Amino acid sequence: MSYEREKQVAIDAAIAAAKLCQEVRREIPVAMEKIDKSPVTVADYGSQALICKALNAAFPEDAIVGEEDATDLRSNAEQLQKVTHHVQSLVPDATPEQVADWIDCGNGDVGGRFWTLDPIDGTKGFLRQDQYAVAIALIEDNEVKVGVMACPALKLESGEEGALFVAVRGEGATMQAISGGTVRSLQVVAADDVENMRFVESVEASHGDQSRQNAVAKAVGFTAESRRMDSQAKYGIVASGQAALYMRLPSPKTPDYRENIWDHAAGAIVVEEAGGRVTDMHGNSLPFGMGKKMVNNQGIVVSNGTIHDTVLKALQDS
Ligand SMILES: Nc1ncnc2c1ncn2[C@@H]1O[C@H](COP(=O)(O)OS(=O)(=O)O)[C@@H](OP(=O)(O)O)[C@H]1O
Ligand SMILES: [Mg+2]
Ligand SMILES: [Mg+2]
Ligand SMILES: [Mg+2]
Repeated sequence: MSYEREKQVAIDAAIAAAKLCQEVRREIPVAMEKIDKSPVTVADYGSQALICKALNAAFPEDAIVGEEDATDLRSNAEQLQKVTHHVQSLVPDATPEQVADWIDCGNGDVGGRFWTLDPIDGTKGFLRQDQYAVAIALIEDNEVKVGVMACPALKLESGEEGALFVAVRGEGATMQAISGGTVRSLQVVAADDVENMRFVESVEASHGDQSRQNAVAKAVGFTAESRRMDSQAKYGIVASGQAALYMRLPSPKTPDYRENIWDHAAGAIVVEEAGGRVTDMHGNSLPFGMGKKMVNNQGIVVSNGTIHDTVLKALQDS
């Protein structure tokens, strides 16, 4: 089946959301705290509102599973007003009530055909003025079919800032500037490309196990220092051949943490369609349609494919 319309709606939504996020970031955003103590900003809420509104209008039958919900916002009129103000830059007649309702369109359930979205992946990076991503994915029959990822702060080869990654199952992966222009098809690092045999990992030490990640990379034969980067932009770096590996191993401080589908779905299809491979740390494929959290999987290994089994073996031995 063709996903042309799904792809275009997701691209337009991601670009609109990226604009809102950049606008908020120019004003030095402040973080609010969620129940789990993680940060959320008016941009996370505004981005989710815009994306849910667009997906729901185009595909009213599809459920949407988003990271945020509007419960806290509904009891904080001042914050809701701020979010609405930013949404109005793109939807001039939006009301606070509508904005909260759009955000809550993302409270859908997984199963069958549904969308998952992370309005800002790497909120800590967003707050630090580093990398972040707006990530949207369509899932059907447990598999990601379409993935769109806007990385507003990622530099392209041309020096321009703002990259858009797009993948459709069976049709390959592409990258272009968010502002438009040439669409380049993506290919992971070739087996003999020694220069790009480096790996990427998270900035936040608490989101992984950096000492084990570095030990495994060394065992596999990587000699270069890792590149540390926030958000699913790391998948874009692997898909575009700027690194051969992204490792995310469970942090010893949070061994019970399980990954959310919206933190990986869009990035995973972009890498797979660029010729790479994505599994958990035991080599199992990621079940994107079973639940919001992938409860039976731990650790994420993303590679150019050729080195994948070697990495899994080194991990087992580590
Ligand atoms: N303990 C732990 N282990 C693993 N992952 C965690 C953990 N805590 C949070 N998160 C999730 O990490 C998401 C951001 O991942 P990043 O790779 O961007 O991390 S980092 O910002 O570079 O540190 C971040 O996504 P956002 O909340 O969308 O930013 C979280 O879902
Ligand atoms: Mg978050
Ligand atoms: Mg995230
Ligand atoms: Mg997020």
